[in-house]
Amino acid sequence: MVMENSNEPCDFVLFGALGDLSRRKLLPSLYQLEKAQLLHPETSIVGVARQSMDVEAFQQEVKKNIQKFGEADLCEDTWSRLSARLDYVCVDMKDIASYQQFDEHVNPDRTMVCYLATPPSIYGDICRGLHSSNIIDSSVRVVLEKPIGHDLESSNIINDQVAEYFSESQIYRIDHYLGKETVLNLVALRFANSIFATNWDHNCIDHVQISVAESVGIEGRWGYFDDAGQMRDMVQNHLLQILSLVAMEPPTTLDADSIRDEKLKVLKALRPIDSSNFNSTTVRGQYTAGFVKGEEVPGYLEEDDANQKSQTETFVAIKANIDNWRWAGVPFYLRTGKRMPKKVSEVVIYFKRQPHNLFGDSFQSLPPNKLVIRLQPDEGVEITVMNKVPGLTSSGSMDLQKSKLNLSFSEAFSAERIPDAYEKLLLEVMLGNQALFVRRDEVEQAWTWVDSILEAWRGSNEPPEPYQAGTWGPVESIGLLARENRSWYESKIVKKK
Ligand SMILES: NC(=O)C1=CN([C@@H]2O[C@H](COP(=O)(O)OP(=O)(O)OC[C@H]3O[C@@H](n4cnc5c(N)ncnc54)[C@H](OP(=O)(O)O)[C@@H]3O)[C@@H](O)[C@H]2O)C=CC1
Ligand SMILES: O=C1O[C@H](COP(=O)(O)O)[C@@H](O)[C@H](O)[C@H]1O
Repeated sequence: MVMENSNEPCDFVLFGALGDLSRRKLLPSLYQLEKAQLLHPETSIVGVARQSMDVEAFQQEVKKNIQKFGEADLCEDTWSRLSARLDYVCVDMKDIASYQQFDEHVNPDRTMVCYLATPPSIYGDICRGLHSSNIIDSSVRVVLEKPIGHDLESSNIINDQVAEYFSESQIYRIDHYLGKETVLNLVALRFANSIFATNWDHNCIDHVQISVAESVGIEGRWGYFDDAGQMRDMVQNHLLQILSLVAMEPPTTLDADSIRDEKLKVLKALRPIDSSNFNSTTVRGQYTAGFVKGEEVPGYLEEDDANQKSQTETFVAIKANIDNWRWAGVPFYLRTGKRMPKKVSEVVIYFKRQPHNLFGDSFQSLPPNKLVIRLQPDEGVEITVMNKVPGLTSSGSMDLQKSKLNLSFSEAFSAERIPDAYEKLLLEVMLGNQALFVRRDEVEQAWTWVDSILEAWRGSNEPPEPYQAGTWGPVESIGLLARENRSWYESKIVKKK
């Protein structure tokens, strides 16, 4: 968040440059950075993959993918500047000998950023290969994609492999939710506004809901997803990062370690969920065939390449407790799933009810104020408040009505295009700012908490609860809140005119 380093030229080396993430997200983001003139004029972009092709063919491949996944109508000027930066090296990343070729493609006098958009299982091979060709010095930065490992043990193995060659200050672990403007805004909202800063604890807040609903299924990624499940794919990283930002104490400054220290404390304070309490605190589900946005979609077990016996969860709901002073007695309900009715991510803060109702019959009990932070889409912030309905009544009573104070980012900041999370994160790596990247101890703590739940699920031998695609998950998820007289916030996305 603090830009300490100025933008300097670098060699941005993209390992796995022809993979899904590179094609859909990273290359279109580099294009947007070029368009906004945020890349240093001398920065080069070196694609690395095992397919043999020359630079011209790589340029065509990049162009095609930017048009398909980024901007169909390419700006020719931007493209000609971006394509002039592109270079390509064909490497079998497991073959140490092939790393010698890098000499010709990178400049040892400049910062090198190695973005590993590959399966984490080969991060160690890549680091070893780079080391063997004497490329690594203290100025080299390495970017690791998530999820790192499958559990704490495997994540430690991968982190140890990388740590053999890179110090923690050189490692940038991506959680792309930390690059989303609205997630960043959580910090601004909490610490730049006294009305929230002073009301952000168990005295004023009843409970918190964090929902990340996706309408997509697994998008042809059965091999990866079935091994991971929604818990490893979304909760271990994105949801726990959002929860940490919502719950952390004020950091001393906005520098990387101040923020990460505070997030880590939250993760450490999460009450463990294990075989003794998982039944009352977690729900897992798996989608069956149904309709999403009016279209018929297959069930999880009918997806291409599916293993009919899979018990992998595509939906998770959790009641989490943070055992510290600030959050004593305030549950954090987390919910995320594939094939839900719409894509919507929200944090909803439910404030405590008023202790006494002065206003008689117009409301049996006054509804609580809610702060709804819309992370995506229709990014914005909304507060529900009670207002007097203007006008006279024969009895002289005061009629109340629930109203909303709504700040929509697209209306309030209409000139600004909201950048994709990867644009922000790529820029931050180039600037050498680690604040929006996850430190190793955070990853370990998140795995510790998640592993214990996964172990409890495994031990129970129960299959996930079915839910029809296009619904908000299994009914048990409603029960998780209903038994405490609460209910999930029903998001209403306002259609843009
Ligand atoms: N795709 C997504 O939406 C997301 C992905 N991620 C993470 O990003 C990373 C990449 O994922 P994704 O792009 O989906 O994966 P892909 O399998 O689509 O891409 C991986 C790339 O690495 C290359 N590769 C693998 N092994 C070797 C090797 N030995 N030598 C040379 N190249 C190799 C592949 O080449 P080849 O094509 O020849 O096999 C491919 O280009 C993963 O860590 C994933 O967890 C994180 C969030 C979202
Ligand atoms: O990391 C991942 O995130 C996406 C959801 O990201 P979003 O920015 O579209 O909200 C998810 O679909 C994918 O399975 C997961 O690996």
